[in-house]
Amino acid sequence: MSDIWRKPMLKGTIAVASDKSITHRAIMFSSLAQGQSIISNPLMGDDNISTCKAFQAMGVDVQLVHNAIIINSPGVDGLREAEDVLDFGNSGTTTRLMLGILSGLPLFSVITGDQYLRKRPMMRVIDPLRQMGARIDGRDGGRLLPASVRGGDLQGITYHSPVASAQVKSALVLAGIFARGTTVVSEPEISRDHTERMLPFYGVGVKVEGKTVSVTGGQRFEPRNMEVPGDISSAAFFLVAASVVPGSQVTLSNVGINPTRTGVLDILQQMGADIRLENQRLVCGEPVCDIVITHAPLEAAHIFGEMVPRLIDEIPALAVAMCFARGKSIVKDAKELRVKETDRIVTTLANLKALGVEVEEYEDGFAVTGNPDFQLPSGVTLDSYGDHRIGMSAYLFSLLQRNIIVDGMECVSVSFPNFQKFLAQLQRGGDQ
Ligand SMILES: O=C(O)C1=C[C@@H](OP(=O)(O)O)[C@@H](O)[C@H](O)C1
Ligand SMILES: C=C(OP(=O)(O)O)C(=O)O
Repeated sequence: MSDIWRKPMLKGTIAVASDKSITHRAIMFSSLAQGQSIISNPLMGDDNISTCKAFQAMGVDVQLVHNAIIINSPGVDGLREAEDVLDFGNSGTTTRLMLGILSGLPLFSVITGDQYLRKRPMMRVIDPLRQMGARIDGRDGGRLLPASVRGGDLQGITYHSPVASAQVKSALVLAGIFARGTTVVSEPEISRDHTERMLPFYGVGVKVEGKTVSVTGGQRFEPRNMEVPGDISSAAFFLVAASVVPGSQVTLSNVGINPTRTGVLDILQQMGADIRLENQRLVCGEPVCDIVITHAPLEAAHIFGEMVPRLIDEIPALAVAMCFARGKSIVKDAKELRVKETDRIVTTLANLKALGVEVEEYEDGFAVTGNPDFQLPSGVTLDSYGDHRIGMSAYLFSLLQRNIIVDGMECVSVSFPNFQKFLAQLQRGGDQ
């Protein structure tokens, strides 16, 4: 007998979690400016709290109040050496951007992270920072955390990054603000540009020409009040959920649609998703809108080349959509997935295979053969593998079949503390 059980369609309006990348940068830039800065609607996920704690340890007054972070900083010249090791938890962005900042400050710092972060490659920032004069040491010659930094006395460099990485670009631009001369960073494809957009807002001039960013040393940060939009990376789970659960229509309010981040919208639209952008506006230099998404049949996707950095964190969620799309979807040029919180090629495919989906693994991506009539098996346990984006992606399958359980969902607090609560709310058809 076929299983006709269906969980309820998703209906209603939610404001997804605030943007993690923008919140990190707002905490950092505010802490480097002398005086008071207020960050409204920040993400208070575990990763951002790691960034807050780093500056608290260096003498900045960082207060987390209701839906705001209030920062009173003595400014760059008043920062002091942390008395203990800085623990950046699970956060690659905190680590790489702070490596840039700490390299510029005349302080000694020791940094580490959790079991996942301690496996992630750091040489991509440590090597060019050493070229600028930073004295950085670390496990395995500086390839891995823990690492120590004795900062100050930097010289600007011209550096072409072999990877399209906003974390590499940002680390070097931030170090460049404290260096003599000019620092020029270019990358093979354009990665997210929040650092370049936000620095001028905080009083630091940068020059952007195509894939190259330059900054002149010796500039000062100014305190500012900043409002953080919703995170398109968090919206991605709901875009996919509403597309694949029949009968759904969901509005995601106040989502950031910076063009360096909107690959997920482009690919879903190419797949046939019914997506409408409403009320487009600019908030603190970042484009923002409300997104209305309605269930629609999907076709296979091809993701490769310059598109990849524009949706790198959304690929695990898109892989869920691919399972229900007609035809074979292919992801290429996405080797960076292997060095995230987990190897996201391996962990994404492990969950798909556990459900009986036909997949192929490539060195730099994967293929998924989808089926619009795919009947998920019930009674399957999937795993987050300790990776927030893998956990949230896997959880989407539980919307379509009973008894699909995802182990280790507690890690979603890294980027989306109320993820399951929001999904349950949409299943009840309620607005916030
Ligand atoms: O700069 C940022 O805020 C981020 C950059 C990306 O990493 P890479 O720079 O390693 O591509 C992304 O995956 C991460 O979630 C956040
Ligand atoms: C890769 C991610 O973050 P980070 O690199 O900051 O750990 C992510 O949030 O998907």
